Parts: sequence; structure tokens; C-alpha cells
Amino acid sequence: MGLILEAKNINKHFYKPKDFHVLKDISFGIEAGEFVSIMGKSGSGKSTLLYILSTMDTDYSGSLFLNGGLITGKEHQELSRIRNKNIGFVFQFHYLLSEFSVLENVMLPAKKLAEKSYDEIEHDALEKLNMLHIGHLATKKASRISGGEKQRVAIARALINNPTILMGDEPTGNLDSFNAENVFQIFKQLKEEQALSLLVVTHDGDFAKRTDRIIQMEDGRIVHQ
Ligand SMILES: Nc1ncnc2c1ncn2[C@@H]1O[C@H](COP(=O)(O)OP(=O)(O)OP(=O)(O)O)[C@@H](O)[C@H]1O
Repeated sequence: MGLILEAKNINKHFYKPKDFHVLKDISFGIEAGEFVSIMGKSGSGKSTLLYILSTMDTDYSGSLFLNGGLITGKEHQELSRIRNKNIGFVFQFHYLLSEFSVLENVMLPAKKLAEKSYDEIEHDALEKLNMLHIGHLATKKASRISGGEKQRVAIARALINNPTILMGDEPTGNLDSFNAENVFQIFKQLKEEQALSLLVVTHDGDFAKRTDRIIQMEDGRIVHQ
């Protein structure tokens, strides 16, 4: 199968307070339907890499390809559209808008993309919520649901534009073991039933060892995969 995401010779420096070569010649690819985790000690560069791969950080050298097309060098607006359409992202913290309903939160990225009517987007959002077994929460305010439910809403929001890859930066980091397992099972199901590609930074060895491949980072390099 083809590569969904490919990084070639990614290097990144931080220049303040002094020159720090944080990512050192990172090259790897993710195949369609692959579930990959990134592990490594604190400070090894995992989040920095993930923000480049998710196109949120453009300050690096090297090349990034998404679905075979070169992403590196695209201007801001086009990049933002490519990201919104193709990449779902789940953070450690859910970042839901607390005064909005669950349904409105999930609909937001699709409204921004503006490719469908309001009714279609609402229908899609309910479908995602039902798939994650939280359809009954649709009209509740985001501030009124539990932590585990909030993370599932965040996943539904990340899926609303039917991305080709879902990325997560410690998506289970704030959750108790029950809810963390729930999130893992959702990711596994997305891979198995929808052939979604997943890339997740995690400190949780139990989570990582059940993914297809672990990318081990050390001091800004991939040392094992
Ligand atoms: N904006 C920045 N300016 C300078 N240095 C930074 C900046 N952001 C991160 N760093 C440094 O880059 C290195 C890698 O950071 P990064 O957050 O990618 O690590 P990580 O492996 O994700 O760590 P953790 O597991 O603790 O989240 C660290 O040494 C960090 O201090």
C-alpha cells in the first residue's frame, strides 16, 4: 500500500536561548491503515516532530509528503485547508469550547471547511458521536460532561472531515486507565474498520506495544522502529 505520510531528512533547530539541533535527519513513512506510536524520553523531540508532521509547524528543513504530494513550502492558507481536510488531531487536553454544545464542537472543523450544508454537517457530526457511543450527549454543553467523554468528543471532532490520518499527542495522558483503554479501543477500531492511519505520541508502554509499530526517539533521532 502507498505511504499516507512521508518525512524525508527533517531537521529542526531552536535558536533561543541558543542554537539547539532538536530534530536530526528524521526520515520515515506511514502506510495507509497503519497504527504507529512514537515513544521516547521526555525532551527527545516527540512533540516537536508531531507538530511538523501535522503541518502545524513549518519551521524546519527537509520534505514532508501527504498522500504522495509535497506539503513543505505551501503557503499558510493552503496548508491550513490541507490540514483541516486530511489530518485529524487529538491533544492531551481536549480543547473543547465549554459554552458550546457537544454537537456544535464536533461540527466546527466541517463548518470551517465549508464544503457541506449545515444539515449535512449536523448529520455527519451525529454519526461520529453515535459511532463513539456518545450520541446521547449531543445537546449537552461541553462543560457538563466527564473527562473521558470530553476526549471522545475531541476524537469525534478530529474525525468530522474524514481525515486520512489521525494524530495524537498524548491523547490518553489526562485519562484514568479505564478511559485510556477506551480511547485505545476506539483508535484500534478506526484502523480495523475504516483503514484509518494513526500516529500517536505516548508515554504509555502498554498502549504503544499494541500498535503496529513503535518509533523510538532519542535525542532528536529515530533510534529504532
Ligand atoms: N520553543 C522552544 N524553544 C526552545 N526549545 C524548545 C522549544 N520547544 C521545545 N524545546 C526543547 O526541545 C526538546 C524537545 O521537546 P519536545 O517537546 O519535542 O520533547 P518531547 O519528547 O515531546 O518531551 P515530553 O515527553 O516531555 O513531552 C526539549 O529539550 C525542549 O526543551
